[in-house]
Amino acid sequence: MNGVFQGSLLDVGAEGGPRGLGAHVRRTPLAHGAWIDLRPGWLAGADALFTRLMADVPWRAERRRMYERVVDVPRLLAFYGETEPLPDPVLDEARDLLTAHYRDELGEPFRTAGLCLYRDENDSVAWHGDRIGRGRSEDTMVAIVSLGTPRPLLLRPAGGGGPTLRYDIGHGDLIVMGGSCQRTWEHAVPKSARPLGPRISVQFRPRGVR
Ligand SMILES: O=C(O)CCC(=O)C(=O)O
Ligand SMILES: [Fe+2]
Repeated sequence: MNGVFQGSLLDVGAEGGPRGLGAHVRRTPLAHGAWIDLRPGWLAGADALFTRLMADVPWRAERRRMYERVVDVPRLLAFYGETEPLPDPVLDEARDLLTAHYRDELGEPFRTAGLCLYRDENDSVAWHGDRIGRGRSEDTMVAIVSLGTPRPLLLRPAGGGGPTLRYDIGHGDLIVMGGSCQRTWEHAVPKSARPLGPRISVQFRPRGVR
């Protein structure tokens, strides 16, 4: 693992946990019924949470078949199903606040948490929508909390056409992909040519969305 994330000095000694959502969330409508909500600086105490998750989460390397070959997935993973305890109480708090904020619009709670660890600039996620489950056919939401080194989250309309949008998601920031985003848009976190420290992404999803 290359590099150490330099935490923010302002965060030292901060009470850990999510701040308010409410009026701090900024929505951007995208084409085709998709939207993005942004809440920069959502998590206080993000340095301490980053350190705990690095140490406590049983990060797994995965291999997946790509055409004829089996290749390493270029990031480490952990998945917490709806009956499994989350690895940190701050994540329970974050999930419950997201549910409280979005419940009327989403119609159901956030239930699962997927974690990715991008160890350095060579880790990435290729263009995809979260379409293994209901995201393939239904509007839904995927809420992502980012910790550690900022990385761009890129979005483009599925099937081409239209410019690629770039969101620079930093330490403690929240981004929510909503509406038809998983089926009408694709997202990616590209590799970088510059050396980068580690980033952790926590994705909260409703039941049956993967
Ligand atoms: O790293 C991120 O924030 C995005 C991860 C992602 O798209 C996924 O796990 O489906
Ligand atoms: Fe995704």
